[in-house]
Amino acid sequence: MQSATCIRLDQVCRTFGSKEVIKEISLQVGRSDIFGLLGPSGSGKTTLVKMIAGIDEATSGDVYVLGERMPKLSHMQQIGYMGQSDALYAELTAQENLEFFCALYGLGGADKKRRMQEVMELVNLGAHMKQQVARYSGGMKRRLSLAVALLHQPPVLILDEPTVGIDPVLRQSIWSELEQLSRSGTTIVVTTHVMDEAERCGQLGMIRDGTLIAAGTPEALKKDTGSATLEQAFLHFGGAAS
Ligand SMILES: Nc1ncnc2c1ncn2[C@@H]1O[C@H](COP(=O)(O)OP(=O)(O)OP(=O)(O)O)[C@@H](O)[C@H]1O
Repeated sequence: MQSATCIRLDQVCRTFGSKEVIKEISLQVGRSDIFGLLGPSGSGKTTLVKMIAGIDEATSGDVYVLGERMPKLSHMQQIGYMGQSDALYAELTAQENLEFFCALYGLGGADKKRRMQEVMELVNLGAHMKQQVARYSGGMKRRLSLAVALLHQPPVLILDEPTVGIDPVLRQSIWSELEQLSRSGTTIVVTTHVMDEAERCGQLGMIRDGTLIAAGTPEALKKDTGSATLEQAFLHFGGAAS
């Protein structure tokens, strides 16, 4: 049985000045799916996920998340977003950053403390709660950003290259957690360049020059093109090496 739709894009276009960056993309993401967006640098992945997260608006076409047309301010509570640049307060400690986002999401009391500890353990930063973020390494900041996105347990998670700068061991444990979240009902959209991460997605959309060149399960995309790897399948559909 096909899962209910969580995210729907109908002929979405985004232009910057005269430059058409997203060209009539239509796609659907089922509830509790992990949907990966795969494409080379500059192909439009970030632009697309920002519109899904409601941070940017389509020039034309429609984006729906859980039945609501985006962007919609009151719907932001439903979405956890982790962008490529870390939206953290460097002068504050990790704990103070998390407390700020808890306040934003209306998390309080015992729940708040437990959840803050949980997400920090998850990204392996449990011992660095009281450290100032300015003293964090790049990879630690990425991990803290991921912790922030997970904090309020949103039904929809949008992650823009969440594992860049994160070591392979932690990358595996983050992916295991994403799979666990998906099993418990969270819908996840994740952008990646990394083929082994793309393999772990339930559904994949391949993007090149702002166009969705193929979509389907990793297995179907390989099978349909007679490819042994997703990289070969991507090239078959007309993608540049990612
Ligand atoms: N605010 C903007 N103004 C003008 N052009 C933009 C803007 N944002 C993105 N672009 C352009 O849109 C295109 C797609 O960019 P985008 O960041 O979405 O690609 P991407 O696939 O996420 O790349 P990467 O994998 O390197 O993050 C690029 O050519 C970029 O220069």
